[in-house]
Amino acid sequence: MTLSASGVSWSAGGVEILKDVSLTVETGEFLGIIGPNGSGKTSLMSLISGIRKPKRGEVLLDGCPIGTLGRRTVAQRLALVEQQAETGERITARQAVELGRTPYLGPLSPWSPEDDAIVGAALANVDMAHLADRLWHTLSGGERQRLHIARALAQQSKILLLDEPTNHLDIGHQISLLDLVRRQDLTVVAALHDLNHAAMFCDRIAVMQAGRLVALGRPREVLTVERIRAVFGIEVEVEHEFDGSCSIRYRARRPRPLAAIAAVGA
Ligand SMILES: Nc1ncnc2c1ncn2[C@@H]1O[C@H](COP(=O)(O)OP(=O)(O)OP(=O)(O)O)[C@@H](O)[C@H]1O
Repeated sequence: MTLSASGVSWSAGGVEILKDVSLTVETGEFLGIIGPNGSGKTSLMSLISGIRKPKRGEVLLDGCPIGTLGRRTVAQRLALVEQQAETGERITARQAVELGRTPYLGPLSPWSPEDDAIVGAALANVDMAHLADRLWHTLSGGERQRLHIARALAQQSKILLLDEPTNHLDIGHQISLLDLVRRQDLTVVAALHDLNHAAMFCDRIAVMQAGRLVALGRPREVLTVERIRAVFGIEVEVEHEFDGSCSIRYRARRPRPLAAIAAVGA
C-alpha cells in the first residue's frame, strides 16, 4: 500500500490553506505531522484520506488518484480517525466498533463470526472489552477516543490516519495508545501536538507551518532547537541519546524576573 501527495494545494473561504505540499508515506512507517494550531495538519489529513479534493496537485493511493477510487475501496485500504469524530449516541461501545466492518459487508457477505472476532480483538486491544455493552453517551471522552481507534483497527486497512489520536487521553493511555498503534503491522500517519511523543514513536516527522511543509525527516534531524524556535516560537533543549533517539525539554520563554524569585525566597 502506498500513499503520496504531490504538489497539493487547497483553499477555503478564498484563502490558500495548503500550499504545494508533497510527501510520500513509506510502507510500514509511523509518520508524524506536527505544527502549530492552524498550520494545516488536519487539512492535509483530509486531502490524503480522500475526504477533500486538492485544488492543485494529486493524492495517489497505490498509484491511483484517490478521487477515482470508490469509497468502499478507499475504506478497505485506509482508515481515518478524525479529530472531532462523533458517533450516534444510541449505540453501544461494541456497535461503534462494528462500524469498522462496514466496508466489508454486503448482500453476498453478511456479518459473520469472523467479524465478531475482529471487533472483539479491536476492543481488547484498546482496553475497552469490559465496557463493550455500555451506551456511547455514558462513556468519557478518553473512552470514546479509544473506541474510535478500535473502530479504525476493526477496519483492518493497511494505512491508519490519526488526527490528534491522544486527545482526551490521560498520559498513561496516550503512551499505551501510541505504543499499540506502533506495534501494529501498519503504515501510520498521525497529527501530533506533543513533540516528545513525535520523537518517541515516529520514524519520520513532517513539520507544517502556515500551510507549507517546512521539514521532513527523522526525529533527530527535524527536532532541532532552531526549528522548534522558528516554528513554535519557544525555547527548548534537545537531548540526544546514544540509541539515536532524542527528547525535548521545554524552557521558560523568559527568565523569571528577579523580583518574583526574591518574593518566593522571602
Ligand atoms: N472549511 C474551512 N473554511 C475556512 N477556513 C478553514 C477551513 N478549514 C480549515 N480552515 C483554516 O485553515 C487553517 C488550517 O486549519 P487546520 O485545521 O488544517 O489546522 P491544524 O494544523 O490542524 O490546526 P490545529 O492544531 O488547531 O488542529 C486554519 O487557519 C483554519 O481556520
